Amino acid sequence: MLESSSVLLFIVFVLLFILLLFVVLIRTNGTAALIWHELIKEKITNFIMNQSKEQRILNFVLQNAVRGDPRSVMETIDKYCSEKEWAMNVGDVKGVILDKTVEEINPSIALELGTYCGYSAVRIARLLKAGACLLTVEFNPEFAAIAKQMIEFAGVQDKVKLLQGPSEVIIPQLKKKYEVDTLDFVFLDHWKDRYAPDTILLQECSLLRKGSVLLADNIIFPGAPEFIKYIRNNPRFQCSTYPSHLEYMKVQDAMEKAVFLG
Ligand SMILES: C[S@@+](CC[C@H](N)C(=O)[O-])C[C@H]1O[C@@H](n2cnc3c(N)ncnc32)[C@H](O)[C@@H]1O
Repeated sequence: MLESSSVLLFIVFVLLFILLLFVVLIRTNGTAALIWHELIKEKITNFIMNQSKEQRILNFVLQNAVRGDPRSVMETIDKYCSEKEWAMNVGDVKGVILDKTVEEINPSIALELGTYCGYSAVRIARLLKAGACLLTVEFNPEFAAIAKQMIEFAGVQDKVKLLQGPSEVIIPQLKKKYEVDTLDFVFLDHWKDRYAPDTILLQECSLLRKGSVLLADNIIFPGAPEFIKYIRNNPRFQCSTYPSHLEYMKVQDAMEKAVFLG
């Protein structure tokens, strides 16, 4: 009897230890955290609620943020994603690096690759001067529809043009179809394997001018090694790195700023 209760106690102890290890792992290891949040927790919640995470984020904003107040929209998204469900917005910490870069450049025309729910589009648009414009590119129609509502709710729709489609298709159309001469600022935040080819495409399409600034998110996690190798070894770009951490997590990350020298 004593022996079987000791075995049971041992099993409970081992299970608790495994659970503790799992919790520590998903808080400190980016890959483990993404597997848990994006592949397990999110799919189960979607199934139970019959609704996507992005729709839940939008609903939370519609119910809790102040219409027409971009800061309130950003803070409400940050609250949801830090307390309830992780999501791939640039977030409040790296968002400050983004803000400072936009304020420093004071762009007339900016491009964002990767809109998702519109968090960073709202963040950038609220800082734009009168008459300035942000073009933001998203290829997922569901995310684009959510972002459109988010941008309108934040009241920045006059400064944002949402272009739905893949970056590799949209970039070559920017001059003729969207009347862009050159871009003052580009925020790269789409799939990481597109950072390098799209940077090359921007140059091939003559969309960069001397002084155009690129800011790339997630250069450590998930990482964009091909882009980093390309940009840091290119005499046409002057690079600087801003260490930070992954949105809403204690996982190391950084942003790369690259000034086009012409
Ligand atoms: C990290 S999220 C963007 C987050 C957003 N910038 C923010 O901070 O709120 C990346 C988004 O890029 C989109 N995406 C990925 N590759 C793309 C491509 N080649 N063209 C257009 N959109 C793309 C994905 O669908 C996803 O919504």
